[in-house]
Amino acid sequence: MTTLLRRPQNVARASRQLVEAAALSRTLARRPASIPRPLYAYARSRQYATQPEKPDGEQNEANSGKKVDKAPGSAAKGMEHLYSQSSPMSGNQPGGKKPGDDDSPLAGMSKLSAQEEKALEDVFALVKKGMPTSMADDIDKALTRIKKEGMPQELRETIKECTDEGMSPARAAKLWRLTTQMARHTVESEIKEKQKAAESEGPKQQTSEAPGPGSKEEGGKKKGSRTEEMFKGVPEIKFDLSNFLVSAFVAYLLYRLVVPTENSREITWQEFRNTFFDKGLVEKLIVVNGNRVRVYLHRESVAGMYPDSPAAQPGFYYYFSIGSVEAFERRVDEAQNELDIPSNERIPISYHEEGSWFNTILAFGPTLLFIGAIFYLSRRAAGGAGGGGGGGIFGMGKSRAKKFNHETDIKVKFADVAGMDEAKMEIMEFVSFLKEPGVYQKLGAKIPRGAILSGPPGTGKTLLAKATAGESGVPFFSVSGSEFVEMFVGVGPSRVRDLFANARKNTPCIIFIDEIDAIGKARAKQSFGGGNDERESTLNQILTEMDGFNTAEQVVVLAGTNRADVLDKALMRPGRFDRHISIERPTMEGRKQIFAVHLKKIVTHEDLEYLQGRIASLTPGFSGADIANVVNEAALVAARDKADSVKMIHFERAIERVIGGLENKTLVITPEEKKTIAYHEAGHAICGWYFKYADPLLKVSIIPRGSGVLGYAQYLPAGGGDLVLMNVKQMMDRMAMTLGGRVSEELHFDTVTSGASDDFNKVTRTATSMVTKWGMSAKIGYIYYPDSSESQETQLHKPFSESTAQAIDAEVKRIVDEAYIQCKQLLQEKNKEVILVAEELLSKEVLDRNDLVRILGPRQWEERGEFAKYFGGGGAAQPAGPEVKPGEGEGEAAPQGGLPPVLGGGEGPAPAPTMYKAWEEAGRAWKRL
Ligand SMILES: Nc1ncnc2c1ncn2[C@@H]1O[C@H](COP(=O)(O)OP(=O)(O)OP(=O)(O)O)[C@@H](O)[C@H]1O
Repeated sequence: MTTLLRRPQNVARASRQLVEAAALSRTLARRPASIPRPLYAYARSRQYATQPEKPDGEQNEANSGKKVDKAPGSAAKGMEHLYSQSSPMSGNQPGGKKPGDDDSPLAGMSKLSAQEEKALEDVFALVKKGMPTSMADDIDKALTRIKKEGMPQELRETIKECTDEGMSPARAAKLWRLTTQMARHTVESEIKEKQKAAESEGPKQQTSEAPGPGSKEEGGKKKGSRTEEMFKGVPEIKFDLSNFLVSAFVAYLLYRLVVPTENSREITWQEFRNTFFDKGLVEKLIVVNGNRVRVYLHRESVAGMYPDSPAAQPGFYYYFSIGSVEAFERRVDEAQNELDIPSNERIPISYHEEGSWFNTILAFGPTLLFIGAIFYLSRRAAGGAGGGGGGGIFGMGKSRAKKFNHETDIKVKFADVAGMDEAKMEIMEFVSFLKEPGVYQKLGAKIPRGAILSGPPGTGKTLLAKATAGESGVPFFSVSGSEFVEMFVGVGPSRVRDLFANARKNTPCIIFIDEIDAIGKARAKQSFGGGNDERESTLNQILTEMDGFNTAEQVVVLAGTNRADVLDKALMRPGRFDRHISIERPTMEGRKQIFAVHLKKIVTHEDLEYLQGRIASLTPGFSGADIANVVNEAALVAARDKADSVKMIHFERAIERVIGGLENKTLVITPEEKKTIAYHEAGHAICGWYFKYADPLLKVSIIPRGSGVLGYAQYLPAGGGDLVLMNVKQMMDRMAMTLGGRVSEELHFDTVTSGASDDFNKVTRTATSMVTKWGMSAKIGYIYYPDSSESQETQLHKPFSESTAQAIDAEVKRIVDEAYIQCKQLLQEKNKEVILVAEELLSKEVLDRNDLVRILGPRQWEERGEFAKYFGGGGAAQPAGPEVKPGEGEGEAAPQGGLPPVLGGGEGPAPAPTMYKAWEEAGRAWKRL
């Protein structure tokens, strides 16, 4: 014992075993008495021995302490009880005497001497230190029992060996094994006693509690009716095997995820040795792949000793890694020699070669994946072909058109499409054809196959197409031209085929192809490198499909585009898209109507008639989409102001925001820059105020907005309405007004800035158009020279000679110079007014028309049309009329040589309508610095 005490490691280990044994005793005590666990434990322990049981006599001999352990078939010293059914502490003693019968020691046991008792007490006292009292009690009980029943011969011998020869690891292990066993047996016998007592009391209770047959039946009936009641109203559950299997699999996966079961755990050699091997718990060892050893334990023995251990679960095993099989075998041999295990009872070791499942799956994975992919693709391809759509691999060839059901999805009616009355009239015909085909067919009329709706973005082409579907009450297939184009060859035509096949199945119906220019562009005469082949074959397919329609088939194809000019001629020929409906930006009246449609959706208490007129005149050039955006933006502005309805001011702010962008509050502008901006904008404002044909000014601001807009002046088109034609005087006044910013800078500062480049761009484009397109230069004459954007030929070759180019340049410069002189004269003359407006702008940042009337007095020229109606005339009484004589009006520079004397204003040949469009491009109502 003293040796043991001097070895702290051993003591710690021994005490742990004792603690575990003591803890076990408590756990066992809590178990139901009906499970005689130790009995099982011994039964399993028997399997450890590879030898048949010995007769009692021999057993006794072994237990008597004689040195017979080396004989084959006999148990190793100290391990006898593990290899035989009899345990030193079990009640199954050869003597047949039960423990506790009297004070005399049991067979194989002998009373302790005083010295031995002292030694044992020392060990037990040492173990009890630091233990909870309850556990310490169990240890005490074991000691008392040992004192009472005696000590097994084996234990005595071991203690003697320890005192005589000193402590060795094998002896220490044997010693604590024996002591823990004793502790365990003490508890076991207690359990047995309690079990017996419970059994003798049990039957009595059962008889008193058992109900009679009658009562049982009644109970059964009651139970039955209650169950029926419980299940009343519960829907009948149908058993579906496939569902059940899938659910079971998913449930199992979830279960494994939440409660991961562990069926193995790694341990070290030391743990293996101390915890299992030395205690005789090892059943067999399996060396797997020469590098890992699986340790299989006697499950019941483990359950008895470590009930909470996972090793007590069926199928559980420990494992440890080994460097080499030879070294492992040597260590096991040494360990077994130390424990004196005879060679024929040694732990069986077997050898297995195993391939891991994971490796197997990994090896076959790619092949399986490949086979699976081929199988899947062939199924898909077969499915596509079977479906008649020819979807092909991944359903690529399937059309992406969205089908809208006229009953549920399309709520748009012609009433929701404001303005564009002519377009609506045109398209009505399609509606009546779809609704009443008989009317046309009986007269032998062929209905147009389709119509192309062309116009700038947001003008309501899609809306009109939807309204057509909504009115005619037929399904509507909507697809974008770009959705036909894929990187794979053949997908486009295949999608076209699929779309038309679907449409034919759903006749009568409408197909709407938005942005048809994505596929319908004119086919190149000579294709460089064949890059457009796919697009062209898609177009060809559309042409074929549209041709292929039976005249009686009620499929109408509508297409939308912003670029009708680039479409292939074959698309536009009769029999295909035979109607061409052009939808332009709405006019003043159209804008009013569109505002009326969208104003219905928001809350406003303004006079609607006045509101619509005013905001419509504030938004020249706006498309339907812009108008919808303004109305929505106004509601957002009002919400931000926490207003209870949307007011005029909110609409004005919304319009400013849509046109100019967000106010840029973070942009840092120096006072000098601000002054320059103010004088620049004041220059524009003064020109707009004093030139007769310039656009009347509405607002001027020097608050930076959006990206790069430092200030702006807002005008409305002169005449108040929608400009259709412009004459030379209007153009000259506009150009002079556009140059007003730079001229004002020149007049009031030492130097000029880069801010006027956008003004120069507009002026130059207008002047160039006057010379090359509108026949407004006497030198160049009435000739039209297309620019490079108009035709491909002019991209490579100029349509005029070098000398004509020089003449054009000179004429453009002359016209711009004239506008400059006109502007400079006015601003020099109105220098005082420029300063007044600029200073007011610097202090207020924004000036509106009323401010200008206050500073400059009423405008000399009468405002006409919508402007006068909604913004107040503010002008001197001046007879209104389209006819304007050259040289009229203050501030107007007399046309100098080269300009035709009279153009526009009702006299002379009217410039082509393209003029207005070009002007819209060149001179928007918004001037940017
Ligand atoms: N005439 C109109 N009446 C009422 N709302 C309109 C009108 N025109 C356009 N809008 C509004 O503008 C929105 C956009 O219109 P739509 O999508 O029809 O334009 P689009 O001409 O097809 O444009 P894109 O050429 O860019 O495809 C519509 O949803 C609608 O709110």
